[in-house]
Amino acid sequence: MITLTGIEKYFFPGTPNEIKALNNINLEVARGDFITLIGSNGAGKSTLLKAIAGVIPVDDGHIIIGGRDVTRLPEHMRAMEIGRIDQDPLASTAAELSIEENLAMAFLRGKRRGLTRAVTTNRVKEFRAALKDIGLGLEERLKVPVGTLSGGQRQALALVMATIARPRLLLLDEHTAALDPKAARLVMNITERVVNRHNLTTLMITHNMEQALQFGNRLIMMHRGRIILDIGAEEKSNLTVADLVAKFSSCSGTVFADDRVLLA
Ligand SMILES: Nc1ncnc2c1ncn2[C@@H]1O[C@H](COP(=O)(O)OP(=O)(O)OP(=O)(O)O)[C@@H](O)[C@H]1O
Repeated sequence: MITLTGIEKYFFPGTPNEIKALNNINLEVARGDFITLIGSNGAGKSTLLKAIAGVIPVDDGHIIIGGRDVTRLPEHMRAMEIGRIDQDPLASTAAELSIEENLAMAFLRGKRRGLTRAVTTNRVKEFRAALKDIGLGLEERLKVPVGTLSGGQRQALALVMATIARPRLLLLDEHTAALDPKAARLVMNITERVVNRHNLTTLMITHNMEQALQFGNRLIMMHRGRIILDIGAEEKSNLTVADLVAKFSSCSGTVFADDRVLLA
């Protein structure tokens, strides 16, 4: 489904401040994989997701999505294939637009049509069904401005928005990190439901090691621009957070350092 070969990304190349954010990343992601991505501070996790989405260009290597080499394609030309959510609920949805307008906007992502034509009766039915599925009652509030929703409700809506056009790939960059623990749990449960229902291939960055172990069928750990650990469902299901921290130390040769990491 996705193949990354030899991905390299530098910031400030050729200067004393040069940073090699991605260092020879090679990764095969199968259709339906739900990968949790953890790592030390500045390991390159966000840069990797941004490179896949085309938000930043890479300096070397190839990115193949669904058999197509998208390495040189700009972000908007990958948008139909990829749903993305970052950690900020304010950024992932448009506050002044209604729930249905936000969904219409998401539905038309990457297509050349006006917003007014987007909210047709059939689409509204589809939006209602997708919202009903996440169980927050938002399907009864289609005309409500999104700015009046809570952070958790906005991230749940962002999930529906990111998946309404059935992307090949879902990229989640700490999408529950800005929420209180209860809302974070709710949004994670909704995430799992949406991913399973549509069999979405998913990459999710998290600072919560429990979350990284609990969700998905594969776990990847990064350190200094490299993938240092890649474990499958069976091994993952037998690991504890302490095991994971110990594995990090043995693979990286350093103590796990992440000032935001949640060990439990
Ligand atoms: N736009 C940018 N300009 C310059 N340097 C950047 C930029 N984005 C990231 N970096 C640097 O690249 C490295 C990787 O950053 P990245 O944000 O991908 O790490 P991360 O694993 O997501 O980190 P964290 O978990 O701390 O958010 C870091 O050293 C960071 O400072």
